[in-house]
Amino acid sequence: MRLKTRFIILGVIFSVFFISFKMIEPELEGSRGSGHAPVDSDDGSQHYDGRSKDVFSDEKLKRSVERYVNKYAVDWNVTVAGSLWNVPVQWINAREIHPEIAPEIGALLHKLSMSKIVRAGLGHRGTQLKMTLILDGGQRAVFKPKWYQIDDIVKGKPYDGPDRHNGEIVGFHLNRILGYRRSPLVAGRVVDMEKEIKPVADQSLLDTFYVKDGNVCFFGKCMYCKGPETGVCGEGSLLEGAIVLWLPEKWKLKNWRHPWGRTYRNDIKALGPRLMDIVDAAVFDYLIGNADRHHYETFKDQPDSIMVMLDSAKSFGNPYHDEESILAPLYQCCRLRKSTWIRLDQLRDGVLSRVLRQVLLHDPLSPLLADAHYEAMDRRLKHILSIVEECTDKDGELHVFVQDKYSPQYVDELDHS
Ligand SMILES: Nc1ncnc2c1ncn2[C@@H]1O[C@H](COP(=O)(O)OP(=O)(O)OP(=O)(O)O)[C@@H](O)[C@H]1O
Ligand SMILES: [Mn+2]
Repeated sequence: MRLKTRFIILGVIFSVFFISFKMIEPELEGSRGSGHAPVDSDDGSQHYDGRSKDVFSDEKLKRSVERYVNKYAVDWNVTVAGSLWNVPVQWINAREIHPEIAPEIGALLHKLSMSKIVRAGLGHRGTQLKMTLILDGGQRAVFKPKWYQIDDIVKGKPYDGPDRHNGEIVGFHLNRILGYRRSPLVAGRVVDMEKEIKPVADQSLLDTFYVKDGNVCFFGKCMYCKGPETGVCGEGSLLEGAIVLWLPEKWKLKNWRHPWGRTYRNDIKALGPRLMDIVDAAVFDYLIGNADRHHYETFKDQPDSIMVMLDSAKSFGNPYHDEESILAPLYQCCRLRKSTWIRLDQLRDGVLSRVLRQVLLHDPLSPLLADAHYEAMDRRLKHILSIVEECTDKDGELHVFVQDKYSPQYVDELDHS
């Protein structure tokens, strides 16, 4: 009898093991099989497990890059009917300078880079050498000349050295990609100083032209413009630079001298959108390495005006230095527009550099940035995200993310995830 009991117990134990094994077997197979097969989840995205992590990130990266490039790469060869120079006048409002996407952006960039120059004069205000150009049809523009090669490294303080013309161009496109639309249109352009400038130059500008080592040079008039020792030279007669569309004349600017920190920190409501605009700008400036926003401008008599993001030229000086102080408005306030956060989050893990590379390909002066600068931007973005995450850990998402009526509107669902 005792032997029989033992057999029964052994049988029960065996059955329990056998049944259990049968129950988990399909699951083991399932997980083995899903190693390469995507599984659709609720949100429509596909997930891959453990081993195939690379497949997951590659696919996701590719899709994000494609979506952004499709949206923000401009077609420089599009033909648009009507008078193009009038278009930006129709576009502008207190909260944006141009729309998110429009065929006229490509057409206008093309026109900026090609239009006949009918008059050239000294630069308007500021410390940096530039020219004021009037283009065929009466459109005003600013020309900021090239001083550096794209892989030159500017040592010293982040605002040292003359302008980086490429920074002005990249800044315009990055501003769009971040969803801000707060910078005037900028294109790269090569000007022939003998043929395009001298014949139409004001005498005051003409007086500052000289020749050095067989190259045509000028020193203009500005705070740091002293004479030939501070001039800029072309290669022969050809000078590259950034050409910036002048804002519509009716939209006057108001200059603010006080830094944000001392004046505005404790009074968010009374300021309307200003504080969040300043945080947006800090994010933008940190990415491009622009530590030179010592003053800023808004539209005069527009209470809800954007902070106009003019002058991104003191950027991309040193790709191996990340200037933490630029981010002070972000890490001291721990507040950021939700819309900006969503953008930044979608551009993480290398999406930003890949999108920018492709968007910038269309510019006549491409390539506009050395590889180290693209790497710097991805690294800086990661740092921004980590600061925001520290903030949400500390204060909670409800406090950190701001959804105000001044946040930009988008034409598609790219930003509603
Ligand atoms: N595209 C534009 N449309 C309208 N106004 C402009 C434009 N670009 C520049 N300005 C005006 O000219 C001023 C000087 O321009 P900018 O800041 O580019 O020059 P800068 O020499 O780099 O000046 P700073 O040394 O102060 O940085 C601006 O503050 C603005 O008032
Ligand atoms: Mn400047």
